[in-house]
Amino acid sequence: MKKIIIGDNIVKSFGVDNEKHNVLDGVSVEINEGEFVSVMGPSGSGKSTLMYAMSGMDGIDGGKVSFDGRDLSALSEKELADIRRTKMSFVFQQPTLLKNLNILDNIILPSLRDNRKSAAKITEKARALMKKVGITELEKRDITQVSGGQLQRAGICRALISNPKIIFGDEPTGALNSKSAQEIMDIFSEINADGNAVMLVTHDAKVAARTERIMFMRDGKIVSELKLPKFDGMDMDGRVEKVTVEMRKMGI
Ligand SMILES: Nc1ncnc2c1ncn2[C@@H]1O[C@H](COP(=O)(O)OP(=O)(O)OP(=O)(O)O)[C@@H](O)[C@H]1O
Repeated sequence: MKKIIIGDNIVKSFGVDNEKHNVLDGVSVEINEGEFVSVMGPSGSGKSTLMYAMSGMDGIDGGKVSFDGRDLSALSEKELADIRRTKMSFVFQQPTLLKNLNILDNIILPSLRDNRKSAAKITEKARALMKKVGITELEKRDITQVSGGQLQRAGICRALISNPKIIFGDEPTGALNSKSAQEIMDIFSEINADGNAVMLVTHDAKVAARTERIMFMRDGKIVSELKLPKFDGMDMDGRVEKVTVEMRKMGI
């Protein structure tokens, strides 16, 4: 299976001199193309830091991260920016959309900077994505005139418009009620079924249970891993139970 990301013995520390401590303490992790993974662990265990290290958003202090066969530390800022723009996307707990633009313009804005594509093509793709996630009728709305779940759908459209190989989600359902959260997870499942890898950081067993591999972190290390079959809509309760048992074992 081809790997989209290989993180080898990643070390990341914060602080200065003798106050320094390793937030990532030699983490090795691989993600296959098209895989759907999640990361769980107590607050402060290093989940978000791992995601930012693996995406090259943040530099690392030791080890190596390869993305799509290229060592991220060997790339220039421009090469890194190109990879971030074309091969990976992020979805955050609160989508960072601009207040003075409507939903459609927010979705297409990042791609308009890529002058290899025409504005008409980008708009067409945005409309197809909005249809897919069920927000077609909201394209002219201001971002203050939609619900949190609808806003997150718009954030996902914006993330998908560049057709990335991997989508990183940092608590993408964290601000939503459980019904909206499961609807957003349906969208992530669809994205994954289309062939995109997805890596989510979550505290929610129901979110993690939708993924096929859950990595549990503690004190800057991956201490355990749970594998599940790809989610096919069946046995959600059994999957959540498996995740919950593992969380209990890990003391989460
Ligand atoms: N820029 C930074 N400067 C200093 N310390 C940081 C920085 N970013 C993260 N940390 C520290 O690194 C540790 C891990 O943070 P991280 O955000 O990765 O944890 P997390 O597992 O995602 O937590 P949460 O579940 O609360 O979001 C924490 O102790 C945090 O305070």
